[in-house]
Order: sequence, then structure tokens, then C-alpha cells
Amino acid sequence: MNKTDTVRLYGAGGHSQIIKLLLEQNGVSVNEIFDDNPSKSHPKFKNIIPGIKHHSSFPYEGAPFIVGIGDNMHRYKIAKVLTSGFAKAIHTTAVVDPSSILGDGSVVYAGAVIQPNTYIGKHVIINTLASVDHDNIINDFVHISPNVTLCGLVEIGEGSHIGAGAVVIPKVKIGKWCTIGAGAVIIKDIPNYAVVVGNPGKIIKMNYPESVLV
Ligand SMILES: CC(=O)SCCNC(=O)CCNC(=O)[C@H](O)C(C)(C)COP(=O)(O)OP(=O)(O)OC[C@H]1O[C@@H](n2cnc3c(N)ncnc32)[C@H](O)[C@@H]1OP(=O)(O)O
Repeated sequence: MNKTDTVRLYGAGGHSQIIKLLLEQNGVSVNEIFDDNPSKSHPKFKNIIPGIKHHSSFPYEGAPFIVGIGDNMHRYKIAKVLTSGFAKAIHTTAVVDPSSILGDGSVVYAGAVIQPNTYIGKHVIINTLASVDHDNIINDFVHISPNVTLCGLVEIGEGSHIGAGAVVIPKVKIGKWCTIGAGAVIIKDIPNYAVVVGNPGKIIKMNYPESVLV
């Protein structure tokens, strides 16, 4: 799904609010916003439609969705049950080299830069001012936080979260469902599920996302 005039959002928190503004700046209208807990939605949102668990017949068919949920595991679970197509969104101030690929459901925020020959999977967040350099592989459901620097030839496994301002040096591979702390400097490969902080990055514990392991 590359170009559409209307997008539906799933999730009505802070992340979704940014995507809505981004889409509207790009001339795309957001006609419906769904959330599993409408009463806890961002105060800027109005008329939130209750999400899947509140419906006996959820309107799966219709305009494509973007799952506007910042938490990677939560976004994964929702994206896996939505059967409509997915849109993608790139802020007008972001730079995405034409040789790079951006998967459906993914978003690129203001000022982010994606250099040549980089693959970005589905439902990925490239947050504000993040720098993703050449020949990276960023797998599905990753979140690259604001001001992260990924040098050349970096690989990030499915579902991993790279915290704000972290730096990953060239050729490093980060496993799946890892959490890299804000400001960490990653200088060697990181195994699946590791939680890493500091400079140089050290593992402090492991994530075990139960539903992904089965
Ligand atoms: C627009 C947006 O908001 S996008 C969202 C961006 N979000 C982020 O960047 C958040 C990144 N998250 C972090 O950095 C978190 O601190 C995490 C995930 C690394 C750790 O969180 P928790 O699991 O709650 O760990 P906790 O806070 O208990 O800290 C454990 C230890 O690690 C240390 N620590 C935690 N985070 C960091 C960090 N970023 N750098 C260095 N040390 C850290 C703590 O001081 C503590 O040390 P101690 O045991 O010696 O006291």
C-alpha cells in the first residue's frame, strides 16, 4: 500500500497524535481512530472508536491502517490481527534515499535521515532526528528513538527498541526484542532479548516476550 488519501489509525496516544499530524501535513485524511481503551486516549483526540476487543464484528475492511502504538510488543499484537492493508508515512522534512526500502505500516518522523541501500521492515518507527546510515537492515516492529545514530551496515532484529540518543557503531548486529537504553554506545553484537545500557553497552538483564517465544 504506497499511496492513499485516507488512513485509519489504531491507537490514540502520543505516538498516534504525531502520526495524525504528519499524515494531515502530507494531505492524507485520518477519518477513524480506534483504541482499546478510549477513555485513556490522548486529550487532543475526540470521538475515539473502541478497538477490536469491544466489537463482535470489527470493520477490518476499509482504508489502510497505521498502528500508532509506540510499544513494540503492543504494536506487534495489534498489527497481527488487523487484516486490512497498512499505509506508511514519511514527514516532509525527513530524508529517505530512493534506494532504501520502507515497509508498510512504518513511519519516519521529522528530520530523520535514512541513507542508501537500507532496508526498513514493517511497522517500524524511525523517530525524530534519528540517523540510519547506509546498508542497514532494520527488521519489523523496531523502534529507533529520537536522535539515535546507527552507523553503516548495522542490523537490528525484530521488535527491538533503540533508546533515545543511542549510538551503534558500524557492522554491529543487535538481536530481536532487545532494549538498548537511552544514550548507550553499542560496540559489539548483542544477543536476542538483551537489555543493554551504558558506554560501552553492557547487558543488565533479558527481555522474554512470552507471546513471541511460543
Ligand atoms: C518520543 C519518545 O519518547 S520515544 C521513547 C524513547 N525512550 C527511551 O529512550 C527509553 C529508553 N529506556 C531506558 O533507557 C531505560 O532506562 C531502560 C529500558 C534501559 C531500563 O529501564 P528499567 O528496566 O526500568 O531499568 P531500571 O530503571 O530499573 O535501571 C536498571 C539499572 O540500569 C541503569 N540504567 C537504566 N537506564 C540507563 C541508561 N539509559 N543508561 C545508563 N544506565 C541506565 C539504572 O541506573 C539502574 O542501575 P542500578 O541497578 O545500578 O541502580
